[in-house]
Amino acid sequence: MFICVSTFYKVRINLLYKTIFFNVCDSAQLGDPCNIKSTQLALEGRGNRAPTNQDGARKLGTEMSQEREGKYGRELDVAVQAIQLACVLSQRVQERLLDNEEVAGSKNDESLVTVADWGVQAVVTWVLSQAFNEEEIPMVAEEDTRDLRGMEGMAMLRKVVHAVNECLMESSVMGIVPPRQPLGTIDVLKAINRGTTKGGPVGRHWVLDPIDGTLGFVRGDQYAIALAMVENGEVVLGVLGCPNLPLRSEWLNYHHRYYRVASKLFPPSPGVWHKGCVMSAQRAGQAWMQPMIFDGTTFRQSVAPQLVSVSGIVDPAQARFCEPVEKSNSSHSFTAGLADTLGLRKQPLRVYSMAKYAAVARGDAEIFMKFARAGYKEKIWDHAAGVLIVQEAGGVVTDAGGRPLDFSKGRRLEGLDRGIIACSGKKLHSKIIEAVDASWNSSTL
Ligand SMILES: Nc1ncnc2c1ncn2[C@@H]1O[C@H](COP(=O)(O)O)[C@@H](OP(=O)(O)O)[C@H]1O
Ligand SMILES: [Mg+2]
Repeated sequence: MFICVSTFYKVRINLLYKTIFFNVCDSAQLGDPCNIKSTQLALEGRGNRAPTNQDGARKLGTEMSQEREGKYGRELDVAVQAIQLACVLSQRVQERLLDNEEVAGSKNDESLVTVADWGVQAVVTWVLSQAFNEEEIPMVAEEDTRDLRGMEGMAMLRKVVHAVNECLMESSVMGIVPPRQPLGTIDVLKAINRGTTKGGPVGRHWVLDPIDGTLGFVRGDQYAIALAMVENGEVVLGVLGCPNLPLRSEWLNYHHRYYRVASKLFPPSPGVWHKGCVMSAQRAGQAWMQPMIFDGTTFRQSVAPQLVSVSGIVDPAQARFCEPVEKSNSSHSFTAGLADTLGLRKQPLRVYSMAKYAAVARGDAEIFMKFARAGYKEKIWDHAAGVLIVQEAGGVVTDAGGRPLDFSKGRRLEGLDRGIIACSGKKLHSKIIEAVDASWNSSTL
């Protein structure tokens, strides 16, 4: 009893300390919290207003879409717009879930699902179809409409259609022309169903995880919206929307709930970019980061994306590794053994979703490792965008045998050797591969 009470107070005091710390940091110059090359971080005096007219709103999107060059520049622009818009939907749904105005459902396979999983898939597919004038955008995506059928699915479907239309009506803020009239139920179902493409080694297709880390999403923690384009089996473009990713990496140690409490108690100065980003990259290009246009309550003006790069740390004692929160998704005991062998002294950062790839790409952590149980087949939408962003930020991503991940085999990452290792540099990476080889046979995996 005494232990429980004292632990409770310790947590409270810790939280209070963090809260004060957060407030002090935020009211100060933001500096360079995450290895961003350009330093235009604070957005004070730059909007923070709800758009009042469509012309003004369109201008925001136009500025945003003038940034990219390169072979996939146009596709990247559209993909970033689609993700910015999808993040409006997801942030609203997450707030409703946390305020108990909405509840998560479960799919036939008993995995969690929310209005946002289907809603984001519909919104992103709709935006891509409009931009590229293609009725049938080839899309490999996580969701389908099976669980929206029949009487059981009807209530959820109604909510999805509502969320999609609510979101699309605001699309002009992102420079996207909204639909002339609200989408009907059939339009929404069709948009979601486009995600059933098989993928494979030939031609172009998009790859989407509408809400990656659904468990984190439902718990009010980290999640990501991940969109990639695969051309002839290679990922050539990737965009990751991470609405809750704090700009200060030390906050990744805590559940986002604390961050929400802290920022409610001591709201950061208006317009200051303190959390949420969209990261993007194209092959043979660079990796970029920009703030969310919608920060959960207000829209702000878009700013030019900034280059990001991986950390330069090579000493394992200084390096930080991240891994899934759920030990059922990746063996914590195996990575703890590896950390010991490698001399990684820092506590692992346990983060939901592909936000872990974002953390490595922008230098918050040096390593991301995932070792799923034997027999689990990784899906391409859980990795495509994140892998490219880490690579273009200067990092290395392979399976545990040191081979590149193969996105050419359809919806799953076939032939994956043991696990996935994303790393800021080759030296750390090869040390990890050696350590995996040395300890694999004695592991229970
Ligand atoms: N048993 C398992 N082993 C490994 N990964 C799993 C898993 N079950 C689900 N996943 C994947 O892990 C993702 C979450 O990653 P993380 O654990 O890093 O937050 C899930 O994405 P979704 O939430 O999109 O379904 C899902 O694809
Ligand atoms: Mg996922």
